[in-house]
Amino acid sequence: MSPLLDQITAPLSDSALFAALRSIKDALPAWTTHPVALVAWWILGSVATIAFFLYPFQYLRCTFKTLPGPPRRSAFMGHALESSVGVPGVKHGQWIDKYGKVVRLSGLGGRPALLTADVTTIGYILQHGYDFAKPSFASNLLGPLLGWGLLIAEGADHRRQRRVVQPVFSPAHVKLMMPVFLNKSYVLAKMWNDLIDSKGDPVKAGLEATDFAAPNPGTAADLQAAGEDGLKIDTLRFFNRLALDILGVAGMNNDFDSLRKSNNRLSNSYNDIIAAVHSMTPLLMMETFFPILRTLIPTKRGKLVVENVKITTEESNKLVQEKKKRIANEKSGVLAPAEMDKDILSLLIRSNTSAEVRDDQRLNDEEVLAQVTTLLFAGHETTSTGLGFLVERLANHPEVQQKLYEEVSQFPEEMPDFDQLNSLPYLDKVVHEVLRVDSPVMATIRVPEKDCVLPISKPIMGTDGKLIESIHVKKGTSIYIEIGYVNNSPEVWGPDAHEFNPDRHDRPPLEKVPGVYGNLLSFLGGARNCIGYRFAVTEMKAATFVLARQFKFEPLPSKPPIKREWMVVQRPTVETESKYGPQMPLIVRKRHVDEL
Ligand code: HEM
Repeated sequence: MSPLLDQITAPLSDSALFAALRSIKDALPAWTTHPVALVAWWILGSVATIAFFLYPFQYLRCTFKTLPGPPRRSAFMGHALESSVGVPGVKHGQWIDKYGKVVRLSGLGGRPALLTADVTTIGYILQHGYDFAKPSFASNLLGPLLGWGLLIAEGADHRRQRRVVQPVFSPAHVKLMMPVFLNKSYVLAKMWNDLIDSKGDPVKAGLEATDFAAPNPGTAADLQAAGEDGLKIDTLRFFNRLALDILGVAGMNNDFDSLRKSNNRLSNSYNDIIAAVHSMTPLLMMETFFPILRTLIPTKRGKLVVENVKITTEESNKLVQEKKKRIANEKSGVLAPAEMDKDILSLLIRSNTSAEVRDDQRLNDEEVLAQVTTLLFAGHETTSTGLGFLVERLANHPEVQQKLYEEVSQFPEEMPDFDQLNSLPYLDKVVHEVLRVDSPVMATIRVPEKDCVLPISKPIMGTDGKLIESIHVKKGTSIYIEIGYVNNSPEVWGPDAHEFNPDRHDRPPLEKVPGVYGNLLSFLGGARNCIGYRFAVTEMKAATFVLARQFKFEPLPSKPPIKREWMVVQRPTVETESKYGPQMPLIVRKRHVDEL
């Protein structure tokens, strides 16, 4: 026991109550009764008590009490627990089906919250992007890891950063990145070929990184089905590294080569930071609401994150300084235009120093650094998960896979340019359809900066029998935007909206969706849409082009139960193998030349 606790409790030490408390305490880990932890518990307890007593007040101040919504189960947690448990978006979808496109909820401490899949309401929020901020817990979680880059900057700061970063993702610049997307995809294809030839033995396949074999090689039925020219492969593991390597080269002209090697200092640190964001623990959850806990309760995980952030900051800072020197040389004519770097970081520094940007609008070094980490974070897991869902859909829809194979295998070039890649209509429809049905980001949250009135597409019957024509919302109310629900809505895509059918994109949708890409909300819309959406779509198309020409994807006969978990991005895991983290295991089979 801590000496402080001993002194406080000494006078009580004979009582039965104290004996009972002592036995409970002895069963707890030592750190939980450390004086610092006691202070933290006291703060948490006080906050919980205040929130509990404020609950009736919170409810009374709600300006949309008559809006239908599910009954409140917990005074303190509101609907927060129910919302986050289970398959991403399912609970919210059920509530929308039952109560309508805009639903009344309550958040932590009973604070009123809204859930919406109404395209009029969402359109309004996205069009007035700067009147609706991201919730503070998002910046509490991501700020210390990524720096204050585009993903979490707000208001004037965001507008200024966006103005500098936007030109970097123009179609002309994404075109320049095509060779990177294709070359890295060919590296992956070679690895799969070598692994299949060596029956899954990474050493025999000549791979330096040995953690590539699927965590479990598969059942007897899987092995038999794989045969001589196939192998059970956890495709997601490869897509994660593919996306990271692409971002390394396209992002900063730095080849992490994490596909082939496992000892790159910078890529390992980025990976650990990303893993830290994705492995949400109860303490981490509390830290996002009460950042002070990070200092009060030091953890091993926290220490590791601090070390990794130090490494990424140091390494990225070196890169930024090198790039700045090179760009100064370009401007002074020492470097010829052909020698100019075309990676995102160089483009960003050029954009930041261009005469078109006013001095007071330029990003400082810290902000430039924050963009680099932000782009790696925002562009990594999202795209790799999208590719994981894509091969899963191909495996389960052989007719789609065959049609795609016919298109990509008949293309005469191995290295199509940007325009050629975009001229393949079926590839376009497949990628579009995967991003619709399996949107990697299923929902987001916005919080109005001032009281506002939200429009709705049609009046809603209130619980008091009166029609609601619009919704008055107080500053600070959390509004959940249901990206996945809107993407799969029969009102937008017809009665078969939940089915995977690339050909649906031959006909116009029934309703307009306020998204930046393809009548979908997958990349959101408005001032804070996904700045990397062209990059992501082109990368997914390039990887699919390369892989679908050389391999066939098949489901495993053992049918491992794949479930989706929600941690910023929805990620597939095998239910019975959750200890291995996200996976998308499939049989990957080599295509034969005469297969058409
Ligand atoms: C399939 C892949 C991707 C999906 C589904 C996706 C989706 C999204 C979504 C939904 C948002 C809005 C989040 C919010 O405001 O709550 C977003 C923002 C963002 N994305 Fe992506 N993204 C993808 C790939 C990328 C890539 C490849 C990059 C960069 C290389 C990127 C960079 C960003 C950045 C910087 C933001 C913040 C933009 C801002 O607030 O101004 N994303 N993304």
